[in-house]
Amino acid sequence: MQTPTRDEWLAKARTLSEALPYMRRYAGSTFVIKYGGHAMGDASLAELFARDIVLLKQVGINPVVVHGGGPQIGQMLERLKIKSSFIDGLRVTDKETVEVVEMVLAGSINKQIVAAINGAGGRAVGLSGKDSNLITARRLERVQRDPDSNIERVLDLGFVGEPYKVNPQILHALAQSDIIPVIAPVGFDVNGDTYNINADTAAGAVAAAVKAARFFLLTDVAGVLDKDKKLIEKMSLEDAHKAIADGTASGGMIPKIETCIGAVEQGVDAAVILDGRVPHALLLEIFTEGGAGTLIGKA
Ligand SMILES: Nc1ncnc2c1ncn2[C@@H]1O[C@H](COP(=O)(O)OP(=O)(O)O)[C@@H](O)[C@H]1O
Ligand SMILES: CC(=O)N[C@@H](CCC(=O)OP(=O)(O)O)C(=O)O
Repeated sequence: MQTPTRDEWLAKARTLSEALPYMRRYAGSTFVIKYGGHAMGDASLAELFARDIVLLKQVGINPVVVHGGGPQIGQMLERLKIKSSFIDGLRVTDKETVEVVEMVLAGSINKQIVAAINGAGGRAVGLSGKDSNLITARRLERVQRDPDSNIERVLDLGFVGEPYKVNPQILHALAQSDIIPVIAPVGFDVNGDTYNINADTAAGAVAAAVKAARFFLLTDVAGVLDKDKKLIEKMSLEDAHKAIADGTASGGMIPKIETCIGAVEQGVDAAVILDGRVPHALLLEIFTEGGAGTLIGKA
């Protein structure tokens, strides 16, 4: 490695020094971080993400990671020759599929993230919504209106769930320790059925239940972009509703923004959509003045 120049040293020192007020402000707070399947694709980025999470815990913040794994579920289903389809961005999930979903999310992916955090010097523990009754789910009802006849019909997505009750007791207990929870978005109901929950939705429900100071959604774009593809740095709840209504946000960004709105309405201080492909995106957002993604908050 080349010896840094004096200016480079000073720039590093300035960045560290700039972080101090943020460290003080957030010490003791809980941050919920949704780590998406696309964002975890690259091994070196996954390592940096794990280091960032360990750093947060080290400076007194309580990170709670909720992960996805859509692309990885897709690959496993393909290997097993099980066909899969989506309605409104949600995977239609029959009995056979939900078994694979649980295996991939609560099994391999969850343990990969736990191992990466532990490898970076942290102490992570993997949970699914089933552990400690964390996420009770119910079957998600999706209603679609036929534009021609205007008739509504209920779509059957199978074992796709929506969080019905989140019991944050285990998260509060872990916040008092040096352990970092890593949660797979799998829920259960009183009949013992297992549900596949969209990871953004699960993370939003967890963020609301713990009244997180910040809720981060790591995705594969810089944040919410305006019609000229420029990053919108800050949005009020009203702006966020407008971005959906006027078509600025489309596709996968709609449920993301809706999740952020819901989380803020339920007591999360602010939600941030940011680019998980940028190394240390989380640290930049949390500890620097400019931030990195789109912040959605009340004001
Ligand atoms: N206004 C917008 N700003 C940014 N991304 C948008 C916007 N409207 C639609 N999108 C799309 O939303 C996608 C993010 O949603 P999604 O693919 O579901 O993310 P993830 O897989 O991380 O959950 C972006 O890659 C982009 O294609
Ligand atoms: C119901 C539903 O669609 N569940 C998702 C759960 C994983 C997920 O949401 O992962 P990402 O965040 O990586 O997209 C799925 O089966 O793909």
